[in-house]
Amino acid sequence: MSLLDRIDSPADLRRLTREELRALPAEMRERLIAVCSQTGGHIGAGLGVVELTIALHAAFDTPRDQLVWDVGHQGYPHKLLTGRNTRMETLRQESGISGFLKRSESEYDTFGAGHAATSISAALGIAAARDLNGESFKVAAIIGDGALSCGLAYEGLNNAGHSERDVVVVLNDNEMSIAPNVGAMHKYLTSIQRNPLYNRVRRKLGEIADNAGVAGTLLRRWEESAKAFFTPGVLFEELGFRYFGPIDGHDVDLLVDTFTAVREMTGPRLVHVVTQKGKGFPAGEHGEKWHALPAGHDPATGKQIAVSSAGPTYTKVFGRGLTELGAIDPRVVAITAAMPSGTGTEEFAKAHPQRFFDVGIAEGHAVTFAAGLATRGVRPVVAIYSTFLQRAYDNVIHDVAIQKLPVVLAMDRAGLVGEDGETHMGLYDIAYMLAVPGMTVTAPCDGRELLALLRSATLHDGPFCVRYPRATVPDAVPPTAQIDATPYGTWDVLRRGKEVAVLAVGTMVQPALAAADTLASEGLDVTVVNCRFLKPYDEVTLAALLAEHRQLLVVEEGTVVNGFGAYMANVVAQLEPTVRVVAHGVPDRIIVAAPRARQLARCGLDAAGIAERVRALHESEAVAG
Ligand SMILES: Cc1ncc(C[n+]2csc(CCOP(=O)(O)OP(=O)(O)O)c2C)c(N)n1
Ligand SMILES: CC(=O)[C@@H](O)[C@H](O)COP(=O)(O)O
Ligand SMILES: [Mg+2]
Repeated sequence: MSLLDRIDSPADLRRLTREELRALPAEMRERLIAVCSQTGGHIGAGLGVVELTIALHAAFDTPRDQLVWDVGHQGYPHKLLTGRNTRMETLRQESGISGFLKRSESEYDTFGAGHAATSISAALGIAAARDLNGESFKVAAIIGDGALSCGLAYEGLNNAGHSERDVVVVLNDNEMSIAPNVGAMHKYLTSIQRNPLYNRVRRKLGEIADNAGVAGTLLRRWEESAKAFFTPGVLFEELGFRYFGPIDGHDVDLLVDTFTAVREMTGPRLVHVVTQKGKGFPAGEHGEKWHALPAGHDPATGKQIAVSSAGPTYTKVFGRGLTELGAIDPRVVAITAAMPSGTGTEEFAKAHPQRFFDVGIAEGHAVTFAAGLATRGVRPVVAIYSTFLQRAYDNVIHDVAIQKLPVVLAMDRAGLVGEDGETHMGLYDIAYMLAVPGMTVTAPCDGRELLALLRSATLHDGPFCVRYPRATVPDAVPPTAQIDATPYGTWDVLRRGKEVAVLAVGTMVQPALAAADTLASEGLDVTVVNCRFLKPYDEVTLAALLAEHRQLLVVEEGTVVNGFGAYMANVVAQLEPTVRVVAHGVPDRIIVAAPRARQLARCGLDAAGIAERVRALHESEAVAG
């Protein structure tokens, strides 16, 4: 029986000998690499924290002690040790175990996440509740160096350091975000890693003081002030943390001993652990390459086995189009919040390095930084996933919209996102953007229209957002120079019928047309409109539709609550109250991991679901009429 098979819970792990603990990482890596080659997922981060995870569960009394993992994408080894080893094949699958950590999945998952930098705040909250309740246990937040580029992390550190509460922060420093990490803090951490002198001097001072009797007291005082010069983590010390490190994050003995000692202490302390992202991946330890891999890849090379024949993704089309636009219009700059590959902006970075900004995992800052640029005639395009832009909502309103600044928000992964599940759903941007005064809200129906809207966006004198999905484009896309801007505020009537009019948004245009074909074969003639501008809407086209139809079905890949359907219902109620408007979007519930196509079908957002909804609407009107 393998060591891993003997571990049902961390209590079993704590019964292993040191020798066995040292042998365990190899088994865990082998298992993770095999599982992920089938399921896909965030392999790199987990491979980097195998020893760290073993040591934390060995030294802390989990689940009584609370481990709060940041983001949760590095949580696969934690799953292996906390009773989920036999279910790993279901990772990221529908009804399987999550690709992140979830309170509902395990008592060892103390705080769910998916977005970066929540761990310190959450851990401090847990520690404060413990103290209020008079309980006794330890709390540790495990946060990556990339997540330390988030403002939220500093809010947590600031509060924790001042609180003097018993809380541990483990900084997992692999010098990587998804891409290589950026920023001044990254530079600082790297300088600590590269300067072992810091550590040696401090250790020596401590030893001298310990052996020097009364004189030692003076030496200790001197040590305190010298610390400012010699302590590697002086910044953290000044914030109120006792700093330990940097320590080798792949040395099981050192990690277990350090955490065992640190656990016994009190007050805020920070352990700086240096790890290698992707450690042990057979094709080499290249952090970014193995951040996440698709399902069905070769475990030896990381390459996808069955290569899809589908067209390029919207992301790819956007990246290429933005790069071409950058060549046409020198005012255009691109901004990413730590996701150059995910947003496709890496292509722009190569072509126009002076006009490319990776600001770290700092979505709020990215938007306000863009607003600053826009005050000086620059045309910033901020490319952020819809879900992560939620972090920047105040910046969108306060810094961009109120000042009517021409900032373009390119919202990738808008809609249902598949296997990443509930934390990454881009379902709220239509609702939250429609609520912003002066914001132009758009959604393309294909790749060509994405680039046409991008052109409109950079020509428009005010805030402008464009949302597009985690999907491939339906047709080939010509170069940007051959694509005209979409006329501002217009819709496109794609099919004319007498009965229901379907107002389709973005990704819903193709299935609405397919539904119209099916319905036509049943003798039901519907109109299909591509509502590429959600706000402002096309007043002329809407007036014509209201003159010819008694029922409008608004179809959108976003929450049905306060979405475009609700918006249109309100508009039509003012203009023509006798016309019925029905909103058809994602229902008001949490959508969990599954393939995107299945999520769409479950929500009735495929051709069959749309046809069904049109039939029901038509029949209800026939009964009423
Ligand atoms: C608010 C937010 N923005 C962006 C992301 C996308 N994202 C996921 S992991 C990651 C990098 C995190 O780096 P780090 O914290 O160092 O963890 P590592 O992957 O290196 O272990 C990013 C940018 C996110 N999860 N949350
Ligand atoms: C962990 C995280 O937040 C990202 O890695 C995210 O999972 C990327 O999603 P995509 O796969 O859609 O780029
Ligand atoms: Mg990192």
